[in-house]
Amino acid sequence: MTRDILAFIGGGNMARSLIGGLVARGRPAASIQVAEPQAALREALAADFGVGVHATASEAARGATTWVLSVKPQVMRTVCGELATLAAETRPLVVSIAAGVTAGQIDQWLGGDQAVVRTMPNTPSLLGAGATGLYANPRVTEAGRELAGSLMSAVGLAAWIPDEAQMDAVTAVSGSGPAYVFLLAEALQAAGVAQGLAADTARDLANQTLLGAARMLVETGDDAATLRKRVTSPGGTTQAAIESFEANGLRRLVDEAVAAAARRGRELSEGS
Ligand SMILES: NC(=O)C1=CN([C@@H]2O[C@H](COP(=O)(O)OP(=O)(O)OC[C@H]3O[C@@H](n4cnc5c(N)ncnc54)[C@H](OP(=O)(O)O)[C@@H]3O)[C@@H](O)[C@H]2O)C=CC1
Ligand SMILES: O=C(O)[C@@H]1CCC=N1
Repeated sequence: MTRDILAFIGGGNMARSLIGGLVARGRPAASIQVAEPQAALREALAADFGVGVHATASEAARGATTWVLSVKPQVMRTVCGELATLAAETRPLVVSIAAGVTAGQIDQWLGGDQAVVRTMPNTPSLLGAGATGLYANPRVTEAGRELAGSLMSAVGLAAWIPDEAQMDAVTAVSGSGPAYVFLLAEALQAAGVAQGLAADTARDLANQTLLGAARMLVETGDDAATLRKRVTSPGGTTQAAIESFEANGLRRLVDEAVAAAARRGRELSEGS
């Protein structure tokens, strides 16, 4: 087995974000192999990042010490079945990024006694601004934890989650979370246009506002409520908007949306 070869099984949206983030931060492209059945996606990964690409999982996994299982939850069982013989022979560190699928299910589908790290990254990993939760099963050694942790911390924040049951909450907050922010961006842009701004002006102002606010959240050390209050002049424009958000149940909407995502994560595990 060649040391330090990383195999991505599935070369879709999330794998692309991780691969792009890793290569941009100095991981040699030659140390990454990807299995992706769609020729167009496969060729784009090779062209954009210089990684090795294969049509089948076993071709990419052969010779790799770490496997990143990055297929949809619904096909994970089949893909693990294809890899079980190789897993028994080579005992790789198995890193799953799938929503809902448990470390125990992956271990079982790969034939048992496998070191499995269940993770939940997000697409800002592409820019080194990802947020990943990680849970390790008892077969993962300290070296395995370090390896998985360093893989994810190379592309952003990595947080170990002690109780696997909390991984559905991680998925619902940070795995899916970028989509909530993009939805807010869409709504803010549309609202700016409705108030008479040109579309590109509304887009630029909304996007830069989200960037600036996000940077304040992580760089000032002040909490979100404090930062919000500093924008909200008594009797001013922000107060009018915040009161409208509160009266229309924004907090309840967010709570229900995150609960729906967590519930879907649990269903994905039960349906596998
Ligand atoms: N997108 C996101 O923001 C995040 C996704 N995830 C998780 O990442 C995983 C992938 O999601 P995402 O990237 O969005 O999905 P995609 O559908 O974009 O990517 C999955 C890819 O795997 C391919 N594939 C299917 N079967 C195999 C196989 N046997 N061997 C190799 N590749 C195969 C699919 O091809 P085909 O389409 O032809 O089936 C597809 O191109 C999911 O489990 C998801 O829960 C986790 C965090 C965030
Ligand atoms: O939507 C999904 O199921 C995946 C998991 C988290 C983000 N995307």
